[in-house]
Amino acid sequence: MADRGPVARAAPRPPCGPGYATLRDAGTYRGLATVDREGRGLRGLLPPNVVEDDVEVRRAREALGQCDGAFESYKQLVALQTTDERTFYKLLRSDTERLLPLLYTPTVGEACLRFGTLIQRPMGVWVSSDDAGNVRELMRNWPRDDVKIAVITDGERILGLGDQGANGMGISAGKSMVYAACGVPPSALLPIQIDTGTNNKTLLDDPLYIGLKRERDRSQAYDALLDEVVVSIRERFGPNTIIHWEDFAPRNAFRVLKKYYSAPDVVTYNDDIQGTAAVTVSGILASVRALERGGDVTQQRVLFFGAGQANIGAAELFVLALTKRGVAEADARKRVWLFDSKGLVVRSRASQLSDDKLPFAQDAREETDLASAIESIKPTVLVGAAAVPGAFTQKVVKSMSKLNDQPIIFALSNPTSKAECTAEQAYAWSNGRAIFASGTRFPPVRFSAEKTFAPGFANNAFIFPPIALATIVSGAKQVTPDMFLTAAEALAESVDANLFAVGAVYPPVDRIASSAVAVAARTRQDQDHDDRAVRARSRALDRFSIA
Ligand SMILES: O=C([O-])CC(=O)C(=O)O
Ligand SMILES: [Mg+2]
Repeated sequence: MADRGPVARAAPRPPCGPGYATLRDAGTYRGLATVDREGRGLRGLLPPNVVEDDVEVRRAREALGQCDGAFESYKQLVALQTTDERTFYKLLRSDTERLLPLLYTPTVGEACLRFGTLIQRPMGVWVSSDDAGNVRELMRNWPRDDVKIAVITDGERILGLGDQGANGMGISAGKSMVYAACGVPPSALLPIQIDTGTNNKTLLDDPLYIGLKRERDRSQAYDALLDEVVVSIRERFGPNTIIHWEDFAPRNAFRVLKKYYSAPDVVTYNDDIQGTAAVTVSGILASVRALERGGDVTQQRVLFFGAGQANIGAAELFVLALTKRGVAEADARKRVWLFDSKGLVVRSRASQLSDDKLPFAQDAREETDLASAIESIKPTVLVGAAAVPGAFTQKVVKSMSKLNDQPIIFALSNPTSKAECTAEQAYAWSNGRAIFASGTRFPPVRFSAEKTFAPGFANNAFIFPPIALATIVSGAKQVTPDMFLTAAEALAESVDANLFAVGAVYPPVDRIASSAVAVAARTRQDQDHDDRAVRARSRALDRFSIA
């Protein structure tokens, strides 16, 4: 018989080496920056060049540059996050201004709308109604032990886009990325999506929908599931783990916040009620400082268009800001007006008003037209958070401009498609006099040959990261309204004349991380009066510095 040579003789097949699995783990993968390949069984699994981390970041930046449009960029970035976490976060921290709008508002809104075609590797934990009784086990499945912040949504009010069901994971993941951009270690973050169904008919009919195909559970079982989630998080990651509630519908948002805020030792806040409130109040404080003729915070009259969680939170926090400045609470409340879907919130409507609106019901006649309400109230500040695009019409902006040299106008609804007016409209209709900011950033507006505006980013992204840092470092057991007010004041004071000159009342986005650390330091000092405790814990702040 003919000799069949070496191929036939190499009969016993050696087992596969151990290295491959480590390359599939986003937490350990280092791309071409991987060293010690020999010892780890990685030879041949990567191209031969060994490069510095920076080269990997450059490679990722190039790849991003090849994407066509924001949504493609989002997909590319999430793919990077789920394959090579280190490069992803280095890129995010080095290029925050460019990446934030791709990973966060406005693009994250589109991502949530199209999540069915998107989901790749785990971005967090999904807890569905069908998991009731077993949530502890789900938490055990999360691979990291050092979680400090759980970002939880039930997907019922995603930005201004309404019920997105289980697709809301995009927002929990996006908020987590903002924390990480501000220096929180990625392993300290756990995005959670609670899925008790959706009332979004389009999703229910979509064969690619990723969540439970049933109507939202409005029974006690919903509350019980939330309880189980909170208990399981605290058990698995420790009782100080921050519970961050995000994008719940108002019917649950206020209730859930109140319930856990008053539970002993649960460290919790609602970003839409308290974070947006603080960023709004900060914007008002900074705008008053920016007024060319000078201004007094206690003399402002604020009209909130929309009486959902953001504006009610802001109204309450503004009242607190005024009382801190010596105004009696009853007088402070008279300076704050709400306008909801039925018009001005006034006493004659009291029997139909929710508990959250009632304290703001004014002694005035009913009014259903926004421009007419402005004529009668004469506000100095107009804040929109109603997700009614175009609600700030030319007439509205002109009315504000007739009453004020520099009307303060914030269009907070997200994403850009939901803003009450655009930056360009605010400047055009006020003849360049408005102090304007928006929840999703608008690009700079060239108003005239001499004047280009770069309006501010009135987004809670300037608040929740420092609040979390301050809470962790001070070991606070409760995140109080005072902490949010301190954060708002510190943020407002950080805005300087150079920014005012271009119409900005917030720091630029490329300063979001340094701003978070500075605001956290102020908030922490105010919070913790025990010096020894501060010193003992302040070393922990180092852990949150940017790598
Ligand atoms: O996510 C954002 O950009 C701000 C926010 O919380 C919201 O609009 O619900
Ligand atoms: Mg939100």
